[in-house]
Amino acid sequence: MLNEIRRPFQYKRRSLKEIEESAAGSKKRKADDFTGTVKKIWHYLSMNKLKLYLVLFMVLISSAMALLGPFLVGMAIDDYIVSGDADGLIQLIWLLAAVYVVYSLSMWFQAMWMVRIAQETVFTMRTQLFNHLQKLPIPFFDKRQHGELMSRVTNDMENVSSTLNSSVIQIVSSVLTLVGTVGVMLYLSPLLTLITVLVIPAMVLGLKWITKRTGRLFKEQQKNLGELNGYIQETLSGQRIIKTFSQEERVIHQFEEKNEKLRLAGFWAQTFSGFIPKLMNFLNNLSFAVIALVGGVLALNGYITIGVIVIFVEYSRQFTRPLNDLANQFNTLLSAVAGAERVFDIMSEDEERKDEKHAKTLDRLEGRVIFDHVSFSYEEDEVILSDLSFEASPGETIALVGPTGAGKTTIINLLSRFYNPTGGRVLIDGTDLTNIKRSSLRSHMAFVLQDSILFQGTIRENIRYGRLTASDSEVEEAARMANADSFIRKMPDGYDTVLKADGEGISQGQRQLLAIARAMLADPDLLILDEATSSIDTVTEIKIQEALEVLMKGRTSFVIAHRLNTIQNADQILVLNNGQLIERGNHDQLIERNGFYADLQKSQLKEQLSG
Ligand SMILES: Nc1ncnc2c1ncn2[C@@H]1O[C@H](COP(=O)(O)OP(=O)(O)OP(=O)(O)O)[C@@H](O)[C@H]1O
Repeated sequence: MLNEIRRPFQYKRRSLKEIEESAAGSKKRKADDFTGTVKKIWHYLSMNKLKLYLVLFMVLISSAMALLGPFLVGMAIDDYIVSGDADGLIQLIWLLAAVYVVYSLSMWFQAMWMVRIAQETVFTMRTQLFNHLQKLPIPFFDKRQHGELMSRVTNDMENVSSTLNSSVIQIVSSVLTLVGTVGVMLYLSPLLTLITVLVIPAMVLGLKWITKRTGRLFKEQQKNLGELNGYIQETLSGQRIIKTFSQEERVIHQFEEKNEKLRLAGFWAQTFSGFIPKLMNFLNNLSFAVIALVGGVLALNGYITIGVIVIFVEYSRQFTRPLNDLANQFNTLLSAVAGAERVFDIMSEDEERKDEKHAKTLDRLEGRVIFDHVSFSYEEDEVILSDLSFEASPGETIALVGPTGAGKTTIINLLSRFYNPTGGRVLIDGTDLTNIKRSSLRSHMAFVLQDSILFQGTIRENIRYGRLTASDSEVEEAARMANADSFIRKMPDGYDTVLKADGEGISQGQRQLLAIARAMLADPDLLILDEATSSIDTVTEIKIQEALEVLMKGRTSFVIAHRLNTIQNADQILVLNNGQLIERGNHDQLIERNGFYADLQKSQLKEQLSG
């Protein structure tokens, strides 16, 4: 193992072909329903219809002005320069200046308005997406990787935003410029037009050859960049583990491998895409030469004027730009639509089912919990809980014990109605959970979980999360009861100390105490405790135990217990194995029974003694 880790790192040089094949395999997701997604984007865009029409109008003006400029130059040559009409020429130059001023203004306005439309559109979409995420049921989040969801809310959204900012205008203006240019050229000289457009097939073929490669390579580059970023993030947050297991060298080697992949993909992507302007330049010059030659011959024979040749030369330049832009924008557009589709996918997910019509609000809970022949499975073909029945009287402490995967958390998931049982009923105070409003049910519950989640903000705000209307003195009282007051007061700013989102700066035990204070403030009728597994120093552990005892007093409490010495006073201990309730009773009864629980107890004792 160690040898493998220490093995000198060797770059795996990959050929261009390998990169292309790998990229083809990891094809960036194209939108499955392109038109449907575009329609949805349009729905959002059309909230700003008036501004959008204004933008399109400005694009129309700027495209018309771009066509008019060269046309006026041609006219100046034919009508005034050749005939020596200085006054006319000056007038025309003024006109030309006006054309370019209008052109610049319209460009400026369209860009400004479009940015505003794009930002407002994405703002609305982002708001709706976030609001929708808050209404989605827990199973949705359990099934998905959070990083991937994050990427949809941030990256995909950003992609849509930047495409709306630039591509919409570019695509419309490119099409208009193309159509306008060809129209005017045909009007002036069909033959020269034919010669000018001859360059198109060469351009299309050349671009196709290049973009086929660059498209794949850019995807590969993005993929490698994503992997590299993910790896960096992982290694930064896992520094402690890396150092304790002395894995630094292996991490560096793996990084180098990923970095090399990115370098190679980036190198080829940039090299190929660098061909595009060179090809365009070459074809432009070629077309210039052909127009000059054929135009010259036509002019000598009196078919066209010198001005027309100048117009054609200018137009032929204008002509290739929109083609090039269209080719480029099309790719961006495709990936933005695919991104938007991923966003809309989430938006079309069903929200947590609305409460049944007759569901009621409970003012106060007594705390009698009954699991009545409950069965449950997360996926169709597996059984997690089968025919589980038990009853908890008000104020009782129920400990759930069993090996990992036995179904302890699942029972809590059912009790808090994050999931519904597939068979049987869960009753609270005699009412089936499905007949109680979810918000009402959860407002009577508080959780103190293994991994107490802290939010970025002051300690005071974090405790107040339990009851937002609590006053400062109530917050402090709760902290006192939770044995948290003394450590909080020792922090640099006391209750106003700002905590980072990851809880950096306070210990695992202190986090637990804060979570207990939070629950204390919430003053719930039903309490769920998921006991911390990580080792906490003895002093803090005693503090936690004391605080929990105060918290649990008079409330029905469910404790997921990992260390059995903490649940000896529980009123009932439910021993689960493979989703079955195999033993129940209090500690003394179960020890006397000398069954599964007693064995667990013995093995933990042995562990403690040997540890
Ligand atoms: N969201 C889920 N989707 C599918 N299966 C799940 C899900 N959550 C848990 N399971 C499966 O259900 C079974 C019971 O899991 P549960 O989390 O209830 O066990 P547990 O007793 O709480 O275990 P632990 O002590 O490790 O927390 C396990 O086999 C687990 O793999």
